[in-house]
Amino acid sequence: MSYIREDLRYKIENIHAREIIDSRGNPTVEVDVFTGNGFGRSSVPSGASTGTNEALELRDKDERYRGKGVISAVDNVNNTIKNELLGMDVRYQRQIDGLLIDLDGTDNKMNLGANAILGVSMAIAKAAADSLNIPLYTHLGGTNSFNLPVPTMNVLNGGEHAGNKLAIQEFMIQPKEAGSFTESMQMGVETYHALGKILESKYGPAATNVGDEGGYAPPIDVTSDALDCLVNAVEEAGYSETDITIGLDAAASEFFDGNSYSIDGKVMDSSELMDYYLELLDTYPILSIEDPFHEEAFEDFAELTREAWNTIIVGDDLFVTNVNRLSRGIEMDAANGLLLKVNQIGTISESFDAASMANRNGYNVIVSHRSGETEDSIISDISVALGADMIKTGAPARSERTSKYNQLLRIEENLGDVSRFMQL
Ligand SMILES: C=C(OP(=O)(O)O)C(=O)O
Ligand SMILES: [Mg+2]
Repeated sequence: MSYIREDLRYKIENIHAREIIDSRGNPTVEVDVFTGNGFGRSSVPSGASTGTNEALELRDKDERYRGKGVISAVDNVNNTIKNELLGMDVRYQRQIDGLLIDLDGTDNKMNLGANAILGVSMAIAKAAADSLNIPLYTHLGGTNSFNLPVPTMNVLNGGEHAGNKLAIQEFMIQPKEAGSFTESMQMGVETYHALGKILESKYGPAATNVGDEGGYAPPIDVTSDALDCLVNAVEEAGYSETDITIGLDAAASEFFDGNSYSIDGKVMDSSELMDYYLELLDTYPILSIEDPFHEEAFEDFAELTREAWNTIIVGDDLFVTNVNRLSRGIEMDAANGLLLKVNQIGTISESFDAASMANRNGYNVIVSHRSGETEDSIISDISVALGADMIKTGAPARSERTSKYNQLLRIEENLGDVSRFMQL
């Protein structure tokens, strides 16, 4: 760092973490970073259908720490991390992230907690952008930050995110044939409202109650009934099957019991489930399927990727935004899409490493929220900085979701003529 003159404007003067609540009413970590010339605040999301191999979210009441005198994620920021980082220059994201990784010293960030580390990593990025007086997406992505991702909007919730019997967790619409992100959002909200009317007329007024990510959570039991409603909603809104495609997140680890999968009232082995997906792909305009098999089923993922060659097969619990798992997947041709969740790995730099590896190997990158969210919209800036193909951040309703979509509307406005809407 010696080749740049020390500059008090970028020096970390203080770091402070506190506990706040997330969209499910659970505690989470918020971090403030103060420099001589700026300020950054960021808060950490939390999953429900979490992958076994994700970095560890340190919880005060975590069984693994009982009796070991472990302090909370908030205390770890306010003591250990703060003491180490005071006086550093916020422009050095990668050096700071490296220091946080070393300070923790474990593969899954269990000492300090990935939630403590990520809160700091994200707040550092925001403090740097503020101190430099440039947009966050420009700070993170430089001259290449001008692509707006296609939104993949979870308009109908099942699995762990809803109280209905649908095994598949997320039914998403992807308004991809739009001239801009703004137009794409309009297509998405029109379809979301049309879907609400269809569900209400078919299943009664309670069918428009919503799940964890703001999508409707109707009392539907069978996948094809949910997909029929989505197809009808796209038509009702005045769009075609190529204008708006469908994305699924099966989150299949959640309906796998170690031997077989339970879906639509049937028990299937992996080859039956494979045939089931191929039939769905024949019948519906599905562009992407995330986590179609359980989180260790690399071989089954690879077979589906071969069979469904024009479908985006996305690894979420499979890859957990971890370059080691992603490189294993790349070697096996296990997928062609990476779901990128910053809190699965715990720092901005490591998330960017996963995105670079995915890009170099022709994978689509889909930046994603978690089912438990805060009002923080950093993933929107990250999606533009990475030139991500899609952003997945729930329904176009409920403020912890719309904060992300609205930030992308602002970014598109800010970029003006040089902005480009991603072509899938
Ligand atoms: C967003 C998701 O859900 P969660 O945050 O519960 O893992 C997902 O599985 O992609
Ligand atoms: Mg998922």
